[in-house]
Amino acid sequence: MSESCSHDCGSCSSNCSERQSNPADFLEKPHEMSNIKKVIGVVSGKGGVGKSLVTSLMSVLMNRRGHRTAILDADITGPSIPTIFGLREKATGSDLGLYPVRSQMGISVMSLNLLLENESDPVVWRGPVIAGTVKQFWTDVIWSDVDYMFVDMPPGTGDVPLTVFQSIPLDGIIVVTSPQELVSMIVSKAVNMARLMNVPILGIVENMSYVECPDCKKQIKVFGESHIEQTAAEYGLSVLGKIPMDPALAKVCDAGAVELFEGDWLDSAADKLEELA
Ligand SMILES: Nc1ncnc2c1ncn2[C@@H]1O[C@H](COP(=O)(O)OP(=O)(O)OP(=O)(O)O)[C@@H](O)[C@H]1O
Repeated sequence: MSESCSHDCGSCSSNCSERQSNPADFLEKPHEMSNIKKVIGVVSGKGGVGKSLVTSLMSVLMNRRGHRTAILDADITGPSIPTIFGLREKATGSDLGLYPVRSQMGISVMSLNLLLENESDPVVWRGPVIAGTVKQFWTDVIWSDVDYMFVDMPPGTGDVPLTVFQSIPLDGIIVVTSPQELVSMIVSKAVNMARLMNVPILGIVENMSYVECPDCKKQIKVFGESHIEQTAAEYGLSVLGKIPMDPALAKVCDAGAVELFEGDWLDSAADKLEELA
């Protein structure tokens, strides 16, 4: 046991004798007025590979298929979901709890940026405070009637993602990689973490996979040949989709209009999620 032990194993990654062994011991109950059917975590090995983009595209796709969809933005220090959806109003609350903000299509979103008075204020909080905020997004927000909730996970495998894994009952995770990453290492870390937490990996999405020539439609592999298929096969996982580097995609994200995106890159990922139900 560490000298600075707070006896809160849920916010600590140390593997000491005090640790409770069953991951289910740390699971938090959602708000009593919440009704959430499936919870999908979207993870990446590091920041900037497109985790928030994949979270957003998946929620839009599932919403287009008629499912009630929500996003819990657990990326507390880099909460980009409200910007991608063009959300300007702040979240509100009552004695009962907090209410998510609805996007134009009706996707429910909770993110720290929907609570901060000034979005550009930096979040200079320590790990346990950040992790506590994510827990509150699960326990204190009234998520009424959600078929699929997507959790934009904090990047990496540190204290905060660990707490999220332990406190929110995930039905599966999607791993987002990009071709320039050390894919095999990232995937093996994600696989080990998911196994430790008893959460199935639904598959891998490769972002920024290629650039499509606007004239001849040839796919140009900017970062060289991808090894995603071999890596996925090595771990018995499936590749759920490959997203190109697409200026139109960047444009709709920057304009807060991700709900207007066009592309079928993640259709098989959406099929897989429907199979879960
Ligand atoms: N395939 C793509 N084509 C064009 N732009 C992209 C693509 N993927 C991501 N981007 C852009 O790259 C930026 C980073 O993407 P995103 O916020 O999804 O990454 P992230 O992994 O969630 O990062 P962080 O962990 O730092 O929040 C965004 O501005 C997004 O619009």
